[in-house]
Amino acid sequence: MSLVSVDNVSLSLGGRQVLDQVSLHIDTGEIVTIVGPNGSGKSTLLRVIIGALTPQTGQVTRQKGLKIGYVPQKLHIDPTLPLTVRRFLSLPKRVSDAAAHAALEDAGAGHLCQHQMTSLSGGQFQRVLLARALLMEPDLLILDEATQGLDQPGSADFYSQIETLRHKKGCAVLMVSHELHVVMAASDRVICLNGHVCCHGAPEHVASAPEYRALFGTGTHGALALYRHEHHHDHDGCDHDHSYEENA
Ligand SMILES: Nc1ncnc2c1ncn2[C@@H]1O[C@H](COP(=O)(O)OP(=O)(O)OP(=O)(O)O)[C@@H](O)[C@H]1O
Repeated sequence: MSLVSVDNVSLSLGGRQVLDQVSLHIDTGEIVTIVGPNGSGKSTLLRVIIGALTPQTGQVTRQKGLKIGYVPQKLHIDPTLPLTVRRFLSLPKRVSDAAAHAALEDAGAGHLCQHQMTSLSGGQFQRVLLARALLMEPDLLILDEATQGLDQPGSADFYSQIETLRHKKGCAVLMVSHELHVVMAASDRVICLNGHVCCHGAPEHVASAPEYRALFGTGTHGALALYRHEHHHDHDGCDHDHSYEENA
């Protein structure tokens, strides 16, 4: 059974249909990425999956007892409020020092424990949000454009931490991102959303699908191909199809 199944979900907000007959599933341990243009319903779909929004038709089935860790796009913290990372991790529910340290270590932020939240860089802040999500010991980690505002090396580092975590914890990951070439290369499956699911499948399949190219052009496809090409040389014996790279 899947961790989460979304079946024929439709939802209108403010009189506008945002999700149209969307179906998807997320299985144990896989990384699934949702891509799509601005306003295509990606955040709304995540909010339906975590149960913050109820669809008008269709249904969402979560595995019994499923624990979800959610990393939001951003979180506003009052800049005048003195708040250390350690205290932030105990809001709203107190956690032990051992749990807080372990979560920070797993998020690559072990050294930040006594820092002020307001003094963190964008990348450090997102790692602390990731640590907070890990405190849930999630079966499914959901990230909504978690690297917005980070530079490219910062985002690549963040997603490589996510891949490491997926292996260490065995949790599934569902994420939304605009950094198509970085996240797609790290994903097992990609879902291209534009209100409805335009196309889905393995990253290279989606990158060369006409529906995806109509939305994003071929630039990101080229970047993905480049990444895959480098990836191939780093891992001899990998036998994925390179035919699409000829045209990239
Ligand atoms: N509470 C709301 N009331 C009315 N319309 C809303 C509401 N929330 C979202 N929308 C609209 O639904 C559409 C989809 O929004 P959503 O945030 O899900 O898109 P997105 O794909 O995540 O976009 P982005 O890439 O810009 O973050 C947008 O047109 C948005 O204006």
